[in-house]
Amino acid sequence: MLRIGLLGCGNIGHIIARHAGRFTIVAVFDQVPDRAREIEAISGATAYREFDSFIQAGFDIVVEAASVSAVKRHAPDVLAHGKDMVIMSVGALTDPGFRNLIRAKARENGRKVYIPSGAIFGLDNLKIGRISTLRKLLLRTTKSPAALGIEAHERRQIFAGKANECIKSFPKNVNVSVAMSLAAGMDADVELFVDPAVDQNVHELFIEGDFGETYVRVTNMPSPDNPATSYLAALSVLSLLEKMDDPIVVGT
Ligand SMILES: NC(=O)C1=CN([C@@H]2O[C@H](COP(=O)(O)OP(=O)(O)OC[C@H]3O[C@@H](n4cnc5c(N)ncnc54)[C@H](O)[C@@H]3O)[C@@H](O)[C@H]2O)C=CC1
Ligand SMILES: O=C([O-])CC(=O)C(=O)O
Repeated sequence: MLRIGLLGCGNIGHIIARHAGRFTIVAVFDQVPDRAREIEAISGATAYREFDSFIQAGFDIVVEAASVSAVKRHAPDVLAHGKDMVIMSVGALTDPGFRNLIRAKARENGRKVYIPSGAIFGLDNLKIGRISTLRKLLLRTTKSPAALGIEAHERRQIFAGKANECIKSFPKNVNVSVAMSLAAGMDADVELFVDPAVDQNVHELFIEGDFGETYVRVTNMPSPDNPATSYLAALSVLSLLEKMDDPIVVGT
């Protein structure tokens, strides 16, 4: 059975812990020790107060559900300790220098870094962008004021530009745009809207290229404990963990 170390014990961490059974959570770490202890109580994992002790525990893969800064700080060490890694805070990988470091560390240690589809559909075939021309790659995201942590009395656009810029201002809200960019091999355009009339997280993907064109609209239920994070994002980690044990791989 797959043995997991959980880095980040907030909303997604708790959902993962509630689904343990097909995998085992061996160790947990959070910068807020009480959160790690909550998951220790649910799952029987050991909660560590220091990252350096956590990373030495006996598990195969770190599941990161913490923050962009946590990935920047800890991902190289995770790989150097011979563990695979699932990264939810994909925004950390916008910097090509850091991305190359992670790729080199993973190769050096024979490890893999997995980026789940997260809160969107359609990431699988977006990878054709690396072998065939895409002329349009746009994410239009609409979230509530609570999800974005800003006040708004009417719908308004709060960002228009490239994914690698947007993630700097909204590191908890547009990791999906960076996942799209990494899949397609080109920086996605992002339009971000705040709308007091919505209480769901809406992601619309507009893609055009030599293959033809597509439009995907995902109307996401927010997670119970964090309105910025769609429930689908947590489900997508669970499905990734599940398929790791299956020799038949579905989807590109
Ligand atoms: N790729 C995707 O599609 C999506 C990615 N996300 C990202 O996933 C991550 C987790 O999401 P949630 O569980 O909803 O967030 P959350 O805020 O509920 O939980 C994050 C937990 O990580 C801990 N943490 C943060 N930085 C840390 C550090 N440096 N070291 C140790 N612990 C640290 C926090 O104390 C907190 O307990 C966030 O970065 C979020 O933006 C969320 C939704 C979709
Ligand atoms: O969960 C979502 O809707 C998307 C999200 O927060 C992110 O990509 O960072």
